Amino acid sequence: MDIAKSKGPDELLNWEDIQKMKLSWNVACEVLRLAPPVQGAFRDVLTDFMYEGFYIPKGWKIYWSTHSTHKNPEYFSEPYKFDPSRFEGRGPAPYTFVPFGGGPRMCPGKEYARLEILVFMHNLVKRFKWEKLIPNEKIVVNPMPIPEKGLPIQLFPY
Ligand code: HEM
Repeated sequence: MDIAKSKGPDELLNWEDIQKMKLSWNVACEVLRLAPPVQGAFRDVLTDFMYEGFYIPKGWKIYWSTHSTHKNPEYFSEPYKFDPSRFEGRGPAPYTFVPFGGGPRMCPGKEYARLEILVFMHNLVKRFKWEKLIPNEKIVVNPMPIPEKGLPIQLFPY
């Protein structure tokens, strides 16, 4: 809200504002942790290797899971609790928070997605209060998690 208050009615966000929106991004990251849009992805195994006592041979197709990594209590205490403060300071250990994947095939749209999410959050919070019309709307995975009825809300302009 500090940034929203510092702006005139039609004044747009600039790059410095976006860099300051750390709390908003921590909130967005916690949402991406709890409900990652991409559930995981496949990889071809290029060389034989051992993992947790299992032999994984070259040529296998394996799947890395965003969802199960994000819910692992070894990396995220009380993994089902919504807690944006997890992302303060140094944040989660490398390769434990992977909504955009990791390594050389990591999502190239990550920074663009961050920009879009923050601009959307800013404009929504600044201009409206809202109420969900279906309080406990079911989430369906198809293949991305989305509210079953499209999240109808009522907007109340300030
Ligand atoms: C919240 C939004 C987004 C999420 C959660 C997301 C997530 C992901 C994930 C998990 C991957 C697979 C990474 C891997 O295999 O290691 C991926 C790949 C990719 N994403 Fe995104 N993405 C998002 C937005 C975008 C946007 C906005 C664009 C383009 C403007 C984009 C373009 C791509 C492309 C081209 C790939 C394939 C990269 C490759 O295989 O080398 N994504 N994304």
